[in-house]
This record gives sequence, structure tokens and C-alpha cells, in this order.
Amino acid sequence: MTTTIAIIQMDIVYGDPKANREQVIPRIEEAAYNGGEIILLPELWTTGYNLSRFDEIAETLNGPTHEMMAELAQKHGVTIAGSIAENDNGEFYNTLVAYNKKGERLLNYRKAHLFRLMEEEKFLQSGHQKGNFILDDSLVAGVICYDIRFPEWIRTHMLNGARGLFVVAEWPKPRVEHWRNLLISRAIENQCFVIACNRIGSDPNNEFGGHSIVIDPWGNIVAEAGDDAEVLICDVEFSRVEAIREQIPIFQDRRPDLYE
Ligand SMILES: O=C(O)CCC(=O)C(=O)O
Repeated sequence: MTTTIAIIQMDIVYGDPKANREQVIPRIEEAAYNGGEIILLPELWTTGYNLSRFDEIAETLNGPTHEMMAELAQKHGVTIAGSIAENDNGEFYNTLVAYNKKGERLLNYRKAHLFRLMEEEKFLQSGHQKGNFILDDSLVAGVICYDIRFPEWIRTHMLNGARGLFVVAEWPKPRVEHWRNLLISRAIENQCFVIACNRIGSDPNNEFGGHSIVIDPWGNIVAEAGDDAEVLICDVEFSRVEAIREQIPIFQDRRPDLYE
């Protein structure tokens, strides 16, 4: 069974959730019209890294962006995921959510590794829970940007048989080769699909690299965007994961007794 992925690679209007919600609607329509079943938006796609204004622009999990994602997911019969600035009683998180075609929230993952180079640790709390969730019949996981530099964190999500890793990011252009190589490595070492959305454009501090990408469990690139705005569409077959894990049974051959 194939699943059609649509990655919305876009610029983000700095600190303006309303403008970002408005610009995303036609892109979600385009993604759904082109058969996208799972639609992925970037990290902090409503606010960008306007962290010092999160007290004004971050939302509770019932906020207008969540309502919009749930409604559009229902309307188009798709799953929509992306990370949003969360305000939980005055504490702020970078939170990846996914809504399914019934408008139900499947995932609520708070970024675990905060990125000091963008001063996240000064403004945000880090999450403490894994990002595993069930997507249709497949166990998958979702993480955020800097999290991919921690192979042990990604492995933790894969030890229970997860077949796919969804990544959302605002990954800067000067390190776009790190982005590509880290994602390819995470796919090969975990024998899973990696489906990763990065933003383009710039904010007052950074230029972002695009190159949203889908990688199969053998490490081959299935689809990759350039550095312009794009809705990147491709098919994945999550069931391919098991054949590769049988061929080279790394999960059976692990030696956790040596790793502590
Ligand atoms: O690790 C990197 O180079 C980029 C990470 C990042 O931009 C982020 O976590 O927001």
C-alpha cells in the first residue's frame, strides 16, 4: 500500500500567525488536490523564530492554528502535521502536532533538544516525551530540527518497530549539507523512511536552506526539493521497511550490553 506524502516547503512571515495561516491554505489545497495524504509543514510555521514575542503569538493546543489544521484535515480527508509555538500557562514549547482526517490530534511532541545557536533555551522549555504515533496502520515518529543530531534519541523512537521518521525544521542554509547527511544517516542506521520538511527564506538572523527530502530505508533519496517554495509530492511504501530489516537485521544484532 502506498502513501502519498506532500511536503510544503515555504517561507514564513516572521511573527505573524494570521498571515502564515492564510498563505498555507492554498498550499494545503494544492497538496490535497495532487493526492497528498500526509501533508507536512515546517517547524514553527506560524511564527518563525520570533521567540521574544512568544508571550503574544504562541497558542494553547486549542488555539486558532490547531482549529484550522483540524478543520482542513477533515475537509480534505488528509493528515496535516507541523510544529507550532505552544503557550502552556506561560511556559513555551516548540510543539509538533499532527491531525488526522477525522480532525483528531495524533501527536503532541515538544522539541526535546533546544538549539542554543538560536537561543531556544532562553525562551523555551524542552519536552520530555517521545514523538511516536500511529499513522494509519504504521507506527512512526515525529521530531524537530536539532533533534536529528542525536542518533540515540532517534534510535529510542525506532526500537519498537517504527517505520517512518517525520522531521520538521528551520535549518539554516550554511549547514544544509549537515541536514542532508544527518537525515540520510538516520534513514540508513534505523532502516526507516525519513520524511523531512525545511523552510526557505530568511528571518532577521538566519537564511534557511530548503532541501526538504524523502529518503527510503536503504538511504536512497526518493524526492528532494531545491531552495525555492514548492509542494514536494511523492509516494512511500512503509511495508518496505520489514524486508530491509530482515535482510540486514540490525535491530536483532544490537549489543545494548556494550553500549552503557
Ligand atoms: O543543528 C543545526 O545545525 C540546526 C538546528 C536548528 O536550526 C534548530 O533546531 O532549529
